[in-house]
Amino acid sequence: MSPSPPVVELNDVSKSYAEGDAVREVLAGTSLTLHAGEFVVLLGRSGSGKSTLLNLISGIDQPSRGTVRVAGQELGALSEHGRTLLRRERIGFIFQAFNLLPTLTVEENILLPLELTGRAGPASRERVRELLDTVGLGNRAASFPDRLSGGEQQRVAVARALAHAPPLLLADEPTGNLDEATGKRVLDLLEEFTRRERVCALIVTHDPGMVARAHRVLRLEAGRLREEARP
Ligand SMILES: Nc1ncnc2c1ncn2[C@@H]1O[C@H](COP(=O)(O)OP(=O)(O)OP(=O)(O)O)[C@@H](O)[C@H]1O
Repeated sequence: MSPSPPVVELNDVSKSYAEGDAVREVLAGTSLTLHAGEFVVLLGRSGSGKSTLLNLISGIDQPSRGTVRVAGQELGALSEHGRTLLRRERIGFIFQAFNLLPTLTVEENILLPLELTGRAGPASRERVRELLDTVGLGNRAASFPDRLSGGEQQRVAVARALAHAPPLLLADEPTGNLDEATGKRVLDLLEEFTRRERVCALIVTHDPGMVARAHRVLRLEAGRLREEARP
């Protein structure tokens, strides 16, 4: 059996934006390989290109140069529709602002990625129930998101991001809106899922707890991505 490809491969990726007559290079020749089961933190000042990098990996945005592969698929070789499908099937997202759908119950929110990938059915409902128990919200399946606290909503968002068992999780400041204790609980869950399901997690954060527990710490600075040495 051939080994599975890296979950993410960036090869000499640059990204520039036109700024009037000038061109602003946000990423300059970035290469990166991420593997299954890695818990990776991405640091960088405001405007350093963190969201740009996540958008290139999820295929929402295209590089000016270089190639991006996710689960062995080169994104530039896919149509827009192909990239949308790959995003739906292979990537889970968590945002700072939770982004749950307010008109769906907690259970329906988590079921959504499974429905979108054509996997609704009894096994999916079982998976949703299991996920709800793991995030400690087994008794809130029928609640609407606005009845939950911020921490509870983010736990639902963690379950939703991982419902369809994607190999890659992208998270943008997932604990940014939470107090320290609640943020730690969300971090515990993220870590548990990453380990249990061998998900590769790439997390933009300033949370020192997350940095301390990461397997790898990447920093974006002046268009360059560098890996920080771990103690
Ligand atoms: N669509 C766009 N058109 C022009 N410039 C853009 C576009 N998207 C991002 N930029 C610029 O690229 C740079 C990097 O932005 P990006 O949002 O990736 O930074 P960030 O590190 O995520 O910042 P923050 O932490 O504040 O969210 C910024 O200078 C921004 O103005």
